[in-house]
Amino acid sequence: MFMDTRAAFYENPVIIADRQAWEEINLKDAGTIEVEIGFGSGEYLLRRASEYPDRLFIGIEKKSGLITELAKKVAIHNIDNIRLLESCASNAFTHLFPACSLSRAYSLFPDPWPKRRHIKYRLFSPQYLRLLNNRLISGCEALIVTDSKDYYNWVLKQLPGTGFEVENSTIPAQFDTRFERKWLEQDFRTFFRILLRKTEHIEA
Ligand SMILES: C[S@@+](CC[C@H](N)C(=O)[O-])C[C@H]1O[C@@H](n2cnc3c(N)ncnc32)[C@H](O)[C@@H]1O
Repeated sequence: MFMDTRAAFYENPVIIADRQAWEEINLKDAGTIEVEIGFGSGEYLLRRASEYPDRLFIGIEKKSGLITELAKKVAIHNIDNIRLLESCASNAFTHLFPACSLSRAYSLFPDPWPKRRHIKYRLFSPQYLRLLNNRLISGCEALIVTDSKDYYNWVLKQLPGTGFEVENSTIPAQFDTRFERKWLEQDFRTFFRILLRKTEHIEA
């Protein structure tokens, strides 16, 4: 977390560049907080933030170029309820968010890491799911949407013992993100949705 030290990061009020900027957010008084993990070009985050102006939206992305690109769009659209964090999601969840602080989390088309030797890089391992559970408020939801049936089945297998009730289904395109459009261009029409509802609090 707080990986980029360029002045541009520090000068941009949308970007959470350091611990002080993080603390200024004051999560306790921020009301309803939603987090997008790996927002890419940020289309969904921008839409949700416009739709729900009373909520705070925190976007986590590990590529700094995507952070600066989205920060520009946030300024152009004059949106004041988005903050962006350059971080690996598991570091951010471990070190920044307290237990029971988030109302909703989502990850659209997370990297599926299809090769067997890369499975260790997949998000939504049991350890990460337990952490996500811990940071969500009871009864709140996390949404994962993927184009990869293999990844979908893998995530479903990681769920036992993570404190979530699951609703899974296939869905048509509906998020209009860069990766969804990419798959549509390649004639993918069916995507896989996993909706997790926190039913039991897990210590993590
Ligand atoms: C396949 S892209 C999907 C982007 C976007 N959600 C979309 O639908 O177009 C996955 C994104 O997740 C980001 N990402 C991958 N692993 C991450 C992690 N551990 N923490 C934060 N972001 C991550 C990547 O940099 C990339 O932008």
